[in-house]
Amino acid sequence: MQGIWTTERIREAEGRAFAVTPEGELMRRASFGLSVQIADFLEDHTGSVSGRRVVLLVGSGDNGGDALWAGAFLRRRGVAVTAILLNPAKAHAKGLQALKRAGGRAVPAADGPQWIAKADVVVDGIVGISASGSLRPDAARLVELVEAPIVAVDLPSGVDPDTGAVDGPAVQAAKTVTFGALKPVHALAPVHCGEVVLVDIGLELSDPDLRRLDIVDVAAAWPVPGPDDDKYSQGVVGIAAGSATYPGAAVLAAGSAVRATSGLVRYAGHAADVVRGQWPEIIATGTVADAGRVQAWSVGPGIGTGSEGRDVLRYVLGQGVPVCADADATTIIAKNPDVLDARDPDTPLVLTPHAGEYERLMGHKPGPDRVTAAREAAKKYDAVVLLKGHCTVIAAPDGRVAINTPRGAWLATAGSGDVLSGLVGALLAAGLDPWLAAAAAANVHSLAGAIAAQNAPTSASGLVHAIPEAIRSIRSLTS
Ligand SMILES: NC(=O)C1=CN([C@@H]2O[C@H](COP(=O)(O)OP(=O)(O)OC[C@H]3O[C@@H](n4cnc5c(N)ncnc54)[C@H](O)[C@@H]3O)[C@@H](O)[C@H]2O)[C@@H](O)CC1
Ligand SMILES: [K+]
Repeated sequence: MQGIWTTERIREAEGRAFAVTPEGELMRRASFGLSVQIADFLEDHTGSVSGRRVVLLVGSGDNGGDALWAGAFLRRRGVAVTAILLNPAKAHAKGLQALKRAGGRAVPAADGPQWIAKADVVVDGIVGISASGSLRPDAARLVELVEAPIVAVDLPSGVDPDTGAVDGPAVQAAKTVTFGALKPVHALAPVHCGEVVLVDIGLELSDPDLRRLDIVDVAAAWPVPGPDDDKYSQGVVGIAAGSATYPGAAVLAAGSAVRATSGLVRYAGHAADVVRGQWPEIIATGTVADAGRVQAWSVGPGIGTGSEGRDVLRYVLGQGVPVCADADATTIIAKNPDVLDARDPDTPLVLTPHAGEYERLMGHKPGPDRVTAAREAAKKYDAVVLLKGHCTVIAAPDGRVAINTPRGAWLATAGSGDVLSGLVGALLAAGLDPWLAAAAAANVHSLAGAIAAQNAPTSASGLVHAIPEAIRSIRSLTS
């Protein structure tokens, strides 16, 4: 798992590192690594380093200092470097001296446009981890003129470092070079960060605040049958979804569970005939009470929010097995919290709200700080909360948070959530820790979306069919 640390934790670690390293050493490590990455970027995008033109946008703190020092290193490789100083009086003094000594130029913001027009690469050293709010107007005016690709120093300026929120003008980088550790912005604002490269500057950090599953974790977590396994030992998942009028949600959720693992899938609900017709391997019955034993339930898509849906939800919550409650099930919980009385306190629960369902569950919108929002809901409901959005945030009641950074936006299609609920259910039935089950499901879901889409629109059915390919590719990359 990739660890992610809040800016507060980074600052503490930097404080400890400062105390045991010579003055300026951390910035030297950071800016040298940055210069190497900028040179690589120039090479990749223009075919050369020497003779290229780099423009630095320099703010008033150490982020600008990193950019200035990196400019000095790039001068040694024959790059023409011009620093545009947004606040000349506050520019990092030693960095500025170093750049000038190395033959670089520094100009005020008013002279910026002509240099920006000639740049091969623009480096964003406007603001780093001390950022608050979006770009100030003077910086925003210059950034708007940039047509060359941007390499961001530490993070794209204008994006909130701890929440990834953007509420005004912000830098859209092609590459972000960060130092010491990943910060939340790198997982939560992937579109603004572009490619993220981490330069080691020797920070020592303990338990991360957030995590991002990488494919090694997903491959290790995904259930693989052994020689002694049979269809029961790999987990039996029950799907309670769909209705006679809307059987689609049932077909998608149940089909997704079929494709996710080689355990058994039971279906209970009014779409039994349609589900059986689409997936002959599923044992389908009309009611949850007739479904037989399962090791986990996935409940909700298309069950409606009326009394019948409530009864179904109450029944599955009372079975003493893990439950993934999605779609209509979250709305039922929001409107009738007493259904949760049926749940034994030890029964793991996964809730999968989108922003609207979150608002129903919590009485307020998730807001820009989606990590805190998911954590609060996880605490309130003593459940794993998978908050859907461009980046999916998965919070456990014990405080663990995983971020799933998407692979494109094709997943935003009708029925996509039904597929996710089937995946979560199958993994719960296989015995995975509910937080890991939800995070691994989100990961494979987004990969299946990318595979199904291949840069063109896909459908939820396409997603279901791409699940084995997604699992195969994850396993093949790690075995
Ligand atoms: N502290 C360290 O040990 C290291 C810090 N490094 C660099 O230092 C950066 C942090 O530097 P600083 O703490 O000096 O602060 P920043 O450079 O992040 O910000 C400087 C100042 O900009 C102002 N500001 C805040 N939001 C703004 C906005 N939206 N638009 C314009 N100005 C805004 C604030 O007054 C802030 O203090 C890191 O991001 C990293 O790039 C690296 O050199 C590695 C070592
Ligand atoms: K920056």
